[in-house]
Amino acid sequence: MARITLDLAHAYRANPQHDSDYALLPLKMEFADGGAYALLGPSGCGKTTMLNIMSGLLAPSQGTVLFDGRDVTRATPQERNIAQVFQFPVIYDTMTVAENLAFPLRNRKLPQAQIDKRVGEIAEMLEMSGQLNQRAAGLAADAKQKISLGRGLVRPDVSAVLFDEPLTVIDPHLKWQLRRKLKQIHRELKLTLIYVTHDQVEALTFAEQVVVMTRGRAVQVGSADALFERPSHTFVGNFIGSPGMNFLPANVEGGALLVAGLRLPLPRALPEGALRLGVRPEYVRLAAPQEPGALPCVVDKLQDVGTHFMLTATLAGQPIKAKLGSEATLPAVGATVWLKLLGPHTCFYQNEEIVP
Ligand SMILES: Nc1ncnc2c1ncn2[C@@H]1O[C@H](COP(=O)(O)OP(=O)(O)OP(=O)(O)O)[C@@H](O)[C@H]1O
Repeated sequence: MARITLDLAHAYRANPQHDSDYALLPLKMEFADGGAYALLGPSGCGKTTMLNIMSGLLAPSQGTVLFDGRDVTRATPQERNIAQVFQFPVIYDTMTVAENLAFPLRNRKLPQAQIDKRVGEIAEMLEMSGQLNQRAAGLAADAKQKISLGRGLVRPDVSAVLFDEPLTVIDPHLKWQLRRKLKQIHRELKLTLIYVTHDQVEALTFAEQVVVMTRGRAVQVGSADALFERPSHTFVGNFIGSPGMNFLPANVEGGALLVAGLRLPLPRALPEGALRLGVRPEYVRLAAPQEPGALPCVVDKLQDVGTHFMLTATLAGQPIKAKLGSEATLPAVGATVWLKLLGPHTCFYQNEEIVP
C-alpha cells in the first residue's frame, strides 16, 4: 500500500491562462496509506483526470505525484503497481471466473497454492464461489463487473486500487449490496481504495473521506458527517444532501444580523458586510412567533414524502425548505409560519467559503 501525495495542476491545452483552461486547478492533497476515498462531483469536474494522474495513465502538465515520498510522476501504471477498475467489465470471456481472478497473480508469478487461496478468498467476498468454474462469456453484465472488481482487489501487494464509476452497469439492488461489500472488503484487506463517482450516496456509503470537486477544484475533503454538518464551501452545501442546504443573503451591520430586512441579534462573532446564511432543511423547524433566531415565512407547498413532510416556504422571495417530522402540526398553504433558521447547525459563508 502507498501514501499518495499530489502537488500538481493539469491542463489538456498548452499555455493555460485562465482558471477555465485547467481540468485540475493547482491542488495539494494526500491520500493516507490504507484509506478509503471517494472523488465526488458532477460530470466534467476533473475526477477522472485526477484518477488517471494517480494511476499513471496521464502525466500532470505541472507538479508531482509521490508514492510514499517517492516521485512517480513519470512512472507507468505497472511501475506504480496500481490496479484499476473501469466503468465497464475488462475480463477475458474465454476464461473461467477463477482464471480471470487468478490472471493478475499469474502475471506476477505467484506460487499456485497462494493463487488458489487468494482467488478463493476474493470469490467468497464477492459471493462468486459457486461460479468459479463457469466461463465468463455466459455471465450477465453485473456478474462480469463483479469479476472486474475481483481482479482489481485480488493482488495483496498493490499500491492502491482505483475505481472509476465501477457500479454503472450494476442493477440498483445489487449496487446497494456491492457498495456495502466494498466497504467490508476494505476493512478486511486494508487496501488503499480511491473511488470516482458522481453519486453522493455511493461516495458517502463507501468512503471514509470524500473529496468533493467542482470545476477542477477540490473544495472539501471530509467525512460524510463533516460534509453534512459543516460544508466548507457553498457548492458542498448544495451538492450534498437531498435537497441541499438553504442559502439566504444576510448582512452584518452594527453588531446585528440582517436577514430579509429583519434585524436579528448576532448569533456569534461574524465579519461585517455581506454574507450568506446556510442551514440544512433537516435543521429548520417550526417556531413560535417572535422566537429568537426565527423569521416569518409564507408556506408555498407541503409534501408528504413518507418518512417526513417537506415544507417549502418563501422569505422575501427566497425559497426555504424544511423537513418536518410526522409529529409536527402542519401549517396551511398560504399561511405565515415562523421558521427557526439560526441555531447551532447554521453556517455562514463569505465569497462561497465558510466563515470559521
Ligand atoms: N483527453 C482530453 N482532452 C481534452 N479535454 C479533456 C480530456 N479529458 C477530459 N477533458 C476535459 O477536462 C475536464 C475534466 O474532465 P474529467 O473527465 O476529468 O471530468 P469527470 O469529473 O471525470 O467527468 P465525467 O464524470 O463526465 O467523466 C472536462 O472539461 C473535460 O471536457
